[in-house]
Amino acid sequence: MSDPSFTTDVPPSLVEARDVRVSLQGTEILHGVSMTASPGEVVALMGGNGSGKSTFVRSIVGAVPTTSGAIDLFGTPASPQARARLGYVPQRITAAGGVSATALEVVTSGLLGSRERDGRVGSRLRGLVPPRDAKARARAALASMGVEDLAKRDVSRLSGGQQQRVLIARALVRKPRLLILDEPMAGVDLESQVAFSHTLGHLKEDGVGIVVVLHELGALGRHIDRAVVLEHGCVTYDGVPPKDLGVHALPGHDHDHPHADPPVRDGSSLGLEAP
Ligand SMILES: Nc1ncnc2c1ncn2[C@@H]1O[C@H](COP(=O)(O)OP(=O)(O)OP(=O)(O)O)[C@@H](O)[C@H]1O
Repeated sequence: MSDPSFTTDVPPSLVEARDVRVSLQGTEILHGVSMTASPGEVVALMGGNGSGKSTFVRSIVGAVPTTSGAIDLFGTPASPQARARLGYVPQRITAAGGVSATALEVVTSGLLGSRERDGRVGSRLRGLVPPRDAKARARAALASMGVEDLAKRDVSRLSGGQQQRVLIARALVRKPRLLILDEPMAGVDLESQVAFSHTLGHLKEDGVGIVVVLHELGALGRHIDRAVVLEHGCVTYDGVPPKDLGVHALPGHDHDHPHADPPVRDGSSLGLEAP
């Protein structure tokens, strides 16, 4: 990677969440969630519908406030500046936000410095000046997702899966050291999943830390180093991805039988070592 900040001064964890609690509209959704991701590590965040995965990643990126606990990014307490340095692809986002924009413009907007929190990017395009090599970098990011040929297409007219690939390219264009993806494979065909799996492998080699919300390991499975399973806002598993993780991730699974690895409730007890 060409960004010098990418390879120097690497902290032990790119993200470390400790005992994070989040309440929404008076209801506690996360009841003390801990998790870490280190450089070059891919952590799958799994669990049934409504278990709190999106809320947790939204707390990391600052889209929802925490009521207690701590989140460190790049070795320091999370701040808007630190959050601006991570790549984030939210779940079910609108690529164009109702404004006409080409895929190339959407990806280029990822270089503009400001970060939106809800994924609507079109309104942020006007009046901001991207770096001189922005187009080349945006094209390279589109190519890494296998959608360079969509560069001049209006994103609002692309399919859901194509929009998703454009938005992942947008998160990649800044070469973030930490990438957070909320169900990036939803609505993406198998060919594109395989293409993204290759990209993920390269990012790993480059030392990028990746937190990815997934319902199934699927095409990304071979790159997943660790799985963190949430149930009802609590971590019920944090360890190597067991083969039968799909069962463990089901809502209502009672965990009365032995796991492939003992479940832990505190990521700090995993013995994950800083590289
Ligand atoms: N803005 C909100 N206000 C109130 N409750 C919310 C809000 N957003 C989410 N919730 C609730 O928080 C819980 C966790 O939701 P979340 O979207 O984090 O789950 P998830 O694990 O990502 O689910 P899925 O797999 O379906 O995407 C759910 O019960 C949901 O109804």
